[in-house]
Amino acid sequence: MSLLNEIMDEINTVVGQVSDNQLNDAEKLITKDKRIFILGAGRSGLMAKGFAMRLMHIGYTVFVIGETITPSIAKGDVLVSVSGSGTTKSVLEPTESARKIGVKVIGLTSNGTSPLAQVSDAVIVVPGATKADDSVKSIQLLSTLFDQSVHITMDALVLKVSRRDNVSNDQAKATHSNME
Ligand SMILES: O=C([C@H](O)CO)[C@H](O)[C@H](O)COP(=O)(O)O
Repeated sequence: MSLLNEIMDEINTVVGQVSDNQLNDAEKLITKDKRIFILGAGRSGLMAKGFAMRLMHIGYTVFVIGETITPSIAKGDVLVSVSGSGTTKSVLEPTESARKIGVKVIGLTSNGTSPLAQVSDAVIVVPGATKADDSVKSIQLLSTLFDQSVHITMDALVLKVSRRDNVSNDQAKATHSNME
């Protein structure tokens, strides 16, 4: 088997274990009357930014935590936190603070019993190998399998939201940056 096929098999196995019910519960929290904030560190943060961009394309008010133009979060907002380990301090601590002030939290993590999973109103478990847990086997480095699988999972989530909201590909295209 080629290396690429081995990687595709790994991704298929992980994404195949993501629960439709968990995706549906997360989808319910993402509505146009809410501001959506996005949080993640390192590569998890990069995957999360891809999700933020697509939410913008389908008409959401979305902010990435850590960007200079991101305002303060408030009660009634939604926070999407992405952490494979579910323990990264720079993700977990702001998520806990946000939850305390009445922000609804969607957590994406590899570990369904992690602190991030426990603090989330809706958790999506994406059980890919991470740097923190070698019980899930992967030929790839560190959290690569989680990163790839969470990217696909968030693409599925945005597709569900766009279908529910009746946003077409052409509408999304019209919102894409015209400054590239
Ligand atoms: O960048 C990362 C590292 O390269 C592991 O693959 C992680 O995404 C970063 O360290 C954040 O970790 P998690 O919060 O556990 O996703």
